[in-house]
Amino acid sequence: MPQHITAPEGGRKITVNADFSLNVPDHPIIPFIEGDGIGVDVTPVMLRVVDAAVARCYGNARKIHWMEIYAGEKSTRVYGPGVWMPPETLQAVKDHVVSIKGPLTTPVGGGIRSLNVTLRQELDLYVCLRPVQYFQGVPSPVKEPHKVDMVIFRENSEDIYAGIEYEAGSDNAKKLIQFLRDELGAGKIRFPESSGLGIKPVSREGTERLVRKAIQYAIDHNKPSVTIVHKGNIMKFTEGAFRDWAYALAQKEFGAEPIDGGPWCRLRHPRTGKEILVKDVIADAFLQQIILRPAEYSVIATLNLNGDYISDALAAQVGGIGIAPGANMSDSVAMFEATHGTAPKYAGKDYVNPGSAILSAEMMLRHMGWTEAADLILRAMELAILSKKVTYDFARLMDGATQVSCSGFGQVMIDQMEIA
Ligand SMILES: NC(=O)C1=CN([C@@H]2O[C@H](COP(=O)(O)OP(=O)(O)OC[C@H]3O[C@@H](n4cnc5c(N)ncnc54)[C@H](OP(=O)(O)O)[C@@H]3O)[C@@H](O)[C@H]2O)C=CC1
Ligand SMILES: O=C(O)CCC(=O)C(=O)O
Ligand SMILES: [Mg+2]
Repeated sequence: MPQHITAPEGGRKITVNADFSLNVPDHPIIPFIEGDGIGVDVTPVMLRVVDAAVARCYGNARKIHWMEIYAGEKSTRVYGPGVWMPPETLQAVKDHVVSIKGPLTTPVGGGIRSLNVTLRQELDLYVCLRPVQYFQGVPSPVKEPHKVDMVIFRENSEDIYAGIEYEAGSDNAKKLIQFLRDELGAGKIRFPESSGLGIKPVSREGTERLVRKAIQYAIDHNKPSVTIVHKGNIMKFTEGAFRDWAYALAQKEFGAEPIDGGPWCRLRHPRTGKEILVKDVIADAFLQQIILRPAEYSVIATLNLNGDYISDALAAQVGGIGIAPGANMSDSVAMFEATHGTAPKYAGKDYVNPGSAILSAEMMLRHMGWTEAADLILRAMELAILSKKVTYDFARLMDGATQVSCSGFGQVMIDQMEIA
């Protein structure tokens, strides 16, 4: 029996076929988590914009039945102190296949571990998919932001996010340091008495399933290249192995052939015969090259921490994390969420850009096959930005802009749907 989740009347669950395709009823139930901080601002605006787009495209024939589920601070208010992630929330995300969430707070240092990471790990949402595209008219710190057109595939289940960490001075840290020194000959821990330790698991299976999705995406969307981003010169057996396993998979499963003896390789698009280049770049060099020569990069496959950094850095080039959407996906379950966090200083002020949450919902609609509604949202976003009625983040950099609130921007988008 659900404790605090109420299934909306008249809605039906989305289901998954054996080949992982979706059966989407015309009246699907979609769970949403409002989110902490600015979640209270952006999530209601996102719901309103999506409802307006769906109504405009399909009339009464289709409607999303939203079902609120809880995590984070709101969960502790609804379920009681200490209940940050109720089991029925995880179950609902799994059972309903497609869902969307607002940002959740993670304290720095002590306190609870990331609830965002918990959701990804508990549901094995191993792909973090973050497309980065430029909307005409958006203020950008770079000269040619329209050249940024990348899709990040961030490994979402491993790496330093596995949460295997030991606090400096704790018994476990002491034990592990002793083991590393005595059993494994690790003599280079500079200050053993005061070191905290973190462990970074990176597996072949985890790498292969992520890279497989990235290459398949390049094929399905006719992209020219897949770039593996890693720090394998320093972390040889985690990030270096990620690179090697990625190239091996491209050759083994997609027939890629080494260029001039490798490691770069090329595969042929199975239908068009066009070349798709598979290459790699060390992460620090990559961060400067995406600013200097963004047109050289298309699909990016990378590890969890690199992907986190790259997401925000690339978002900045096309206007910031106010319009940076994303999804966390397994083969069957997909949970959509903005790239940004809870931006606590703006919480509850109806101030921030709801664009990331709305564009995450656009990705969700496209994933469901509701392409018309997704297209309408994109068009309304473009028109809203061109009308220069924008939230503070764009207004502060845009000549002649009228600053509107978070809900005000949602309304501008809905108004633009009339003429889109
Ligand atoms: N998936 C998730 O749920 C995520 C959660 N978090 C969590 O969020 C909390 C806060 O993290 P923090 O590092 O401050 O990062 P945030 O992404 O929350 O905010 C950083 C800055 O980004 C800008 N920003 C963020 N959202 C928007 C928006 N919608 N519109 C316009 N500008 C925006 C603001 O810039 P400015 O000050 O210039 O106006 C803000 O101060 C932490 O607890 C963190 O763990 C972080 C990332 C993802
Ligand atoms: O879990 C968090 O609090 C931060 C996550 C994050 O920054 C991200 O997923 O981009
Ligand atoms: Mg991040």
